[in-house]
Amino acid sequence: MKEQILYLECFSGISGDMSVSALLDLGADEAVLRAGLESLQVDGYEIAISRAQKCGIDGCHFDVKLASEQEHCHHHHEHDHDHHHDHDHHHDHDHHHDHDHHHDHDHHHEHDHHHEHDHHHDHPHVHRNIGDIETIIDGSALTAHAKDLAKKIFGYVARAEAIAHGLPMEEVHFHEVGAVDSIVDIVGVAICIDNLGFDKVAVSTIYEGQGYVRCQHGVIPVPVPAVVNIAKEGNMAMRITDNRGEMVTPTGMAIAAALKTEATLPETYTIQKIGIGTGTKDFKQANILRAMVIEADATPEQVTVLETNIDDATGEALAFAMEQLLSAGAKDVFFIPIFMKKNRPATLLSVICESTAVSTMEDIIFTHLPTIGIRKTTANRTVLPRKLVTMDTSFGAIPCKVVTHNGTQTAYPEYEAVKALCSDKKLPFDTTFAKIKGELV
Ligand SMILES: O=C([S-])c1cc(C(=O)S)c[n+]([C@@H]2O[C@H](COP(=O)(O)O)[C@@H](O)[C@H]2O)c1
Ligand code: NI
Repeated sequence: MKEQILYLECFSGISGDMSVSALLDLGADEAVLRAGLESLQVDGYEIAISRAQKCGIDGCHFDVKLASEQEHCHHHHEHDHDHHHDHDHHHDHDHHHDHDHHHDHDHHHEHDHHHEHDHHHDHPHVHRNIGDIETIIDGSALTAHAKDLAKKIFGYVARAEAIAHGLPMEEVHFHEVGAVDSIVDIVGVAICIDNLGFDKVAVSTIYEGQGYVRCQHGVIPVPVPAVVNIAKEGNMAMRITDNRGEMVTPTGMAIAAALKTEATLPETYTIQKIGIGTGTKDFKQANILRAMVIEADATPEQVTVLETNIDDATGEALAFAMEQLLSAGAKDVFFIPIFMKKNRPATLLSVICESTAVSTMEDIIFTHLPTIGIRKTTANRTVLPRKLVTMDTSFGAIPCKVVTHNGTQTAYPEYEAVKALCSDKKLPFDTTFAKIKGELV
């Protein structure tokens, strides 16, 4: 099977809930998601999975409904102190944890809440640091891959918050990001990604709005500090639009940075599946995250070509050098007879290799041949997707190379397999090769 690449198209930003929604729409197993989340043994929330529309576009919507939001009026505090350190609130509740305390937050970053400066502490709110969160994840029934991924995403958030607030990472006590909805979103993404099983992940340029957003510390610029810190660490391409407000949340940017494995999209690809996750905001563009499963078509890639003209090597030395170059990983090695300066018959040696193999190849050439200089060029090449499969033929099982171009597959028997067959059974090579190839069509 061809490599499955997840492509996250973030043209309306990215957030935690949009990400889970898009992956569910792509076919992630809801039962696996629910079971994985339950195994975290974090309570106080319910999941609602529904369909929603943004600018008329239908998508999945994954929502974490907090019990606290249902039970209490949702006051919003704007703290006038650094509450990473300074928890001088009134505590009129049972502590769940040694640094638990009461207060409530605006987890959903709307800007039209009441802002109160005297703390009412409507409900308990657990402040967790990165260690607490890792303990929760490690104690769950998630697969090792899903656990690692969830911790990787949280790591991005923790480092970004630590830089933003000038604190050591362990001292970052997650408020908004440590709240239950963020744990559910981040772990939810990890479970869905693990469930869908991609080979690679490509992320588009991430579109962001501008202006300001209110968090519990005060009013901060968009992109918010945690978002730009993650974008810097993850080398994420961003583009600022004229939309007012936050299109990219720290959770969303951390998901994109942690998942991304590819710097670029394949130049040409076919789309296997599309998943649309809706956000909760309204911009002039549909507030959706589109996730696609794509397969690469022909892959343009770069190789290095090493060349040298040799007029004083023996045939044996040239042959030996070719063997050494091929066994060290050259993609191809070939000789062209040439006439050099002073009318000397000579040999042009060409070696095609990965850029990472250049010094090994040069070393082989300089060691085994009398040449004193090598030309190097970088060449673009287009390679059709191919895979090696063993196919049943009337001559038995034969390893074959299957190449795809414009959706059409062509199979070629492997030379070494046909050579061994013909030597063993005393068969004519040319007709046997053609017969096997004919059977593969
Ligand atoms: O609470 C804190 S410390 C906080 C810091 C920052 C920084 O960028 S620093 C941003 N925010 C805002 O919180 C909400 C929630 O984000 P999620 O990623 O959890 O969805 C969002 O508006 C952030 O900009 C909070
Ligand atoms: Ni607080």
